Amino acid sequence: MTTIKFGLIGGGVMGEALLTRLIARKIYQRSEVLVSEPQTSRQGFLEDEYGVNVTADNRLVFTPTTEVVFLAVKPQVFSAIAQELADVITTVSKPLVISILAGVTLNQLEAAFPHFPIIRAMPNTPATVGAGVTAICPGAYTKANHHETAKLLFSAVGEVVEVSENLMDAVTGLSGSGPAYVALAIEALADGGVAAGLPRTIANQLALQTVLGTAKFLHETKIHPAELKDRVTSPGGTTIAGVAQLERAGFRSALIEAVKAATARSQELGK
Ligand SMILES: NC(=O)C1=CN([C@@H]2O[C@H](COP(=O)(O)OP(=O)(O)OC[C@H]3O[C@@H](n4cnc5c(N)ncnc54)[C@H](OP(=O)(O)O)[C@@H]3O)[C@@H](O)[C@H]2O)C=CC1
Ligand SMILES: O=C(O)[C@@H]1CCC=N1
Repeated sequence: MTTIKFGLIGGGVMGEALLTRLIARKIYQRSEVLVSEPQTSRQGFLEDEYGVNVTADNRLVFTPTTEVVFLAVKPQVFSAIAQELADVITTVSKPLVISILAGVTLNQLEAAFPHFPIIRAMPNTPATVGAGVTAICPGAYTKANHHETAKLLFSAVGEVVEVSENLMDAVTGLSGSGPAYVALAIEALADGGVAAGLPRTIANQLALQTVLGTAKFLHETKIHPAELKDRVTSPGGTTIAGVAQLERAGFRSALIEAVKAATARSQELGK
């Protein structure tokens, strides 16, 4: 008889990102994981790739031995799932529920899982390669051991910060959605290189390594981004010509507005 300790509801992009690292880090054995996922092809993939148990019945993740139930479905299906689980959760001991659903509030989670320890979290896709950043905030019934468990799990996929719940939508707008903004920037930088005559493969490599290297440099030296910009811009040189064009095009404003728009959308998803 298999002992399930970790239940994952929703084996999509983010569910898989976490799963892969938890198994690689041996935080859970493959046999201790049960993934609930509606698509049979996806179930088959997760079973073959990670050797985990799979089901299409969300209720089955609540076993007497389950320590953590991780919710990684789209926010739009949350209320349907809450209804589906309403009966089963009254009959089991209360595992820690961790939700990464954009916008879904602790109030909504605690209404669906009454008196359960709950952590609302917002990771991001670099979690797949262990370079993510996750913000967490605890619900009303969460004790120190639950908090430690959430930190352990998310530390397996990158850095962890703690914020109060009123900041979770802003986190979603910045770091949750941010990998898409950076990917767009990398693609556009490479396109600029191609427009200036570089072969595509070289342009892609230069763009990617420039962003990676700049982030690493800032991360390691802790210098302010403005200081780095000043170091690159030689008087009367090339960089200030490029920076001036970015300012004319509203580059900074575009990023600020992107974070604000994504934050607002996260707020809407919780309504
Ligand atoms: N992608 C990201 O960068 C981030 C996403 N998030 C949050 O993570 C959550 C998941 O996002 P993401 O991984 O991108 O989405 P995905 O669509 O990749 O994953 C969701 C998975 O849940 C499955 N699913 C759908 N309905 C049900 C159901 N009723 N019961 C169980 N599983 C179901 C989906 O199957 P099917 O495809 O068949 O519908 C899919 O495999 C979202 O709430 C999002 O807000 C948080 C941080 C970052
Ligand atoms: O786009 C979304 O809604 C999810 C939440 C953060 C990143 N992706």
